[in-house]
Amino acid sequence: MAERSPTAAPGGPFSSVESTPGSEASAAREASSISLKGVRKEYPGGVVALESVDLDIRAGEFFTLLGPSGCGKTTLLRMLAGLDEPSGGTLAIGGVDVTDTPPHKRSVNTVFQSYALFPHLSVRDNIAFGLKMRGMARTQREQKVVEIAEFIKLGSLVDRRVDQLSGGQRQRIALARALICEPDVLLLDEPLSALDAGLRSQLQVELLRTQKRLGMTFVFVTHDQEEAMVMSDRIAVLNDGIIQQIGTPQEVYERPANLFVARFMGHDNLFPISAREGMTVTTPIGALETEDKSEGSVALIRPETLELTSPNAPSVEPGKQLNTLVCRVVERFYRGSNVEYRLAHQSGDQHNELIAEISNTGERLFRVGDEVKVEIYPEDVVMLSDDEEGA
Ligand SMILES: Nc1ncnc2c1ncn2[C@@H]1O[C@H](COP(=O)(O)OP(=O)(O)OP(=O)(O)O)[C@@H](O)[C@H]1O
Repeated sequence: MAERSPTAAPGGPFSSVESTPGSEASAAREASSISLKGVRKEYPGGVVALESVDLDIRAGEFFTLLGPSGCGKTTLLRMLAGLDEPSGGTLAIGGVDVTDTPPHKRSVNTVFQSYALFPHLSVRDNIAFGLKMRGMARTQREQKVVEIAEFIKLGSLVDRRVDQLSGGQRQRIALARALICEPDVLLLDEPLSALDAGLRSQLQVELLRTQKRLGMTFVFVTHDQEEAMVMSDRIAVLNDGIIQQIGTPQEVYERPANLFVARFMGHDNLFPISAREGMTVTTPIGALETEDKSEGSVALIRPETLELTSPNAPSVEPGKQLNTLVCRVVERFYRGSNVEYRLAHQSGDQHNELIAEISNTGERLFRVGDEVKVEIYPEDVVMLSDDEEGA
């Protein structure tokens, strides 16, 4: 692993001079790929938090571990930090095996949800803490604090006391403190989950911009699928200590690997398939044409792909064979840029619900009680397996 010197001259990644490809900073970042092979964690008492995890995270990637509470996200992060030992398997950073390397010898830093700032120290001293531990001289530490304060736009916050800061400000200080040591890898354990929605989305943007400017590898933990999609280059979805899918946000959302991933990504239009003949599948909302040749026991229809019109309106694409249903609007949720409709569909004595998300183009909205025609393109009927990895 490339240990970067804490006494590096000014002009590092936080100075106002942008690093250029091929520079020392970008070369050092190449040391930040992560590789896990067969990593397993069993806690005393027999709880298996991770089953044989294989994972390759690329240098400079914003990589997110996503999954419900207890799925093993924090355990995985703690093992990358060296705070927990794997019960089996190997872990490499920058191509170097660090399975047995203690935390302080790994070029890794962690930002926790709880900020973990020292209340008795000033903001400046909190930020410079890691540099002091490494023995950097005071004048150099102060120079670094000035650089990072400018980089993360902390302004006058550095002159405050920690107990005078809001939650969002504390989180930015915690980020500054983790970044100042210029680790190859930054681990972030639900760092934004204590913040209110507005501040959270503002810090999401800041965090992402910081990561892209530094080219550092970020491994981010969240249980919020929207946050994962906004932030990540790639996402690993975990359940019960097993990776269910690794992919870009678009892949994981549009082509979930199985029913668990689809539900976790927020999908509701999921219909069991009772029979298939050629490209026609039988579901509780009727026979649907699909263009998906893959095997599957469940049909997924993303809510934004539904086309809604009045029952007598012409097809949205005359000449193309679309799946057509007649439904009734049972609920409407106005969200400004889009509108969500909950639709009831009756087929014999089968009653089903569909959700449609329609972008708000300023046209007349349907009302609760209206009958609507729903058209679905065959390419938007996606086949899913209901088998979970490891189940
Ligand atoms: N020190 C420990 N001893 C025993 N079991 C543990 C320990 N730490 C975690 N576990 C168990 O391991 C599993 C994974 O926990 P982990 O904290 O990694 O999950 P998580 O996905 O980060 O959850 P959350 O989102 O709630 O933080 C859980 O079943 C948990 O109860």
